[in-house]
Amino acid sequence: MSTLFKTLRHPLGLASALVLAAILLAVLFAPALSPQAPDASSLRDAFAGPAAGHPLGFDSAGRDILSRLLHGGRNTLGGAALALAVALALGVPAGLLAGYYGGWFDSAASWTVNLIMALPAMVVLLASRAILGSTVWVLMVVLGFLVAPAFFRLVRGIVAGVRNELYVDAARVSGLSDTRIVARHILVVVRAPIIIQIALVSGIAIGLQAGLEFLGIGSGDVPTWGAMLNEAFKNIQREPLLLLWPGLALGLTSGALVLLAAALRDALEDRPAAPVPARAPAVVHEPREGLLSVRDLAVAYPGREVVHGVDLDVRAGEIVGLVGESGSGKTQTAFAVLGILPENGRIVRGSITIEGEEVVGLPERRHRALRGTVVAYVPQEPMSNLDPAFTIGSQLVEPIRHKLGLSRAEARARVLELLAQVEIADPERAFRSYPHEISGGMAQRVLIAGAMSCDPKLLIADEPTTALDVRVQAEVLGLLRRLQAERGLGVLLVTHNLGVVADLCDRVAVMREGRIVETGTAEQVLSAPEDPYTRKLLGAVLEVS
Ligand SMILES: Nc1ncnc2c1ncn2[C@@H]1O[C@H](COP(=O)(O)OP(=O)(O)OP(=O)(O)O)[C@@H](O)[C@H]1O
Repeated sequence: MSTLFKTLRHPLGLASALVLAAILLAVLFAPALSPQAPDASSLRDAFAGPAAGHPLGFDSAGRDILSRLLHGGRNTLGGAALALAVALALGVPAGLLAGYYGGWFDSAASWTVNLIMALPAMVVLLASRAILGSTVWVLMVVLGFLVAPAFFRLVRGIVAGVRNELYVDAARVSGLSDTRIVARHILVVVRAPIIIQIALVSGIAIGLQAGLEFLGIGSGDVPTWGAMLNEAFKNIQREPLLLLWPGLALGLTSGALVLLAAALRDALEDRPAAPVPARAPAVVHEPREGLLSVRDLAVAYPGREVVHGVDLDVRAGEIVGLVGESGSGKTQTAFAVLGILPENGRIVRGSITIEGEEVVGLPERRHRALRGTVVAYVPQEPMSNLDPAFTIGSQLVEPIRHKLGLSRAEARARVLELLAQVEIADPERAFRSYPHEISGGMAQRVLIAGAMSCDPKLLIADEPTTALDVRVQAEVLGLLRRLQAERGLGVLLVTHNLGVVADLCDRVAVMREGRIVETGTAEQVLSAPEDPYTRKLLGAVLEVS
């Protein structure tokens, strides 16, 4: 289903799109719909109420309000569109270049953008009016220049995030030119956020433009909604109703744009996390017991399947190790269960149930509700999963408040309790610390505390100790085992370390090149491996030790 269709299925999306369409049509056909020219005035009619052919009456100069409203809308919306076009033309290409290439252009562009954002917009607009004249269109070009950083920062941030993704590397290695990579792989990622940003920035541009005109900074000779507000405000004592029409037009347009942006965002986020393509055979999977049950799971990236038909089970209260060498598909399997495959990754076959609920094809909103509350995740690199700009406490408090609806004080108490449970010696101090002030081992404990915060039933830990030194590794594994036993958690432990498996796991699944080659109890698999690949893995460990 296209994003547009999904947006229109959303009641707010449909209502806001209809309101915007009606406003746009009205202002487009202003000359045909207006009873008279917007500037035609007759002092005899000043402040006169509605009359035949003039449904909204007349303003202080005897001009027809409906005509001014329609023509004013043309100028207000046209001005906002011009500001938006300038902002897009400057912000998007600069953001793409800075995010993709980095280097000196990124530094220079980011520096310029910071400078623009530091300038007080009103002062710049006043100065440009004095220098360039008061034409509304010139002011809108300047406004576009001032809002361009919003697009630059958005695009640069997203592009910088994906430029080192493996699929971009793969495209580079396969000889695609930069232009083709940007057009094929990068623009797809930034398209949706840009559309949402356009709706939001349009509202802001309309508001700013109306504000300028209201303050009398615009040209004054062109009808706009802001200029109408200004005129109505001067006569507020005599005829307060004059404020109503331009105020309503502005309120409706800005409100509809914000609601449309929200509906668009919902439509884009609500896409099934991993759609099963229409041509995939409709395999009916039996209802299954157990906390996590994966059947015939296949994950693919454009042109390549990386997980081929994985079966996996985790029951409440057991730790299952998913082992295999680097690149064997362990993380992709875990991501598919969590519903967080990267943008291009898709589940192309199979079924995943968590507590009996099928999650393949589940709308993102529903999947998000499961994450944290039913299934939680402990990632590989503790430090890069903590935001350096916030204290540990605030990073743990916010999700708890959001998910459990606790007050700030209750959430704080819960976080301190969790920090104590993950064996952090001084929880108060850790709560106040920033990530750079704590060690890697403590960061991993913090992430485990975060994962435990909403009492999940299934924990997926992806190489939780890889980034830690041996002593801390043992402590963190001990902690995981203790929490698992105390809470009866099911744990899927992704690892390439057979020592960890021997130490911690009840059962183990061995993965190679996207397939499970052997499963069994940890004891069985480690003492009498059946598959040659498992034997080779085990042999390699024994050789090293
Ligand atoms: N974003 C992506 N685009 C395309 N291919 C990807 C992407 N991410 C992973 N892959 C491919 O999927 C395969 C499985 O990767 P995965 O990360 O699951 O391996 P892994 O077993 O977890 O390895 P590691 O232990 O190194 O994390 C790899 O061949 C990898 O190149």
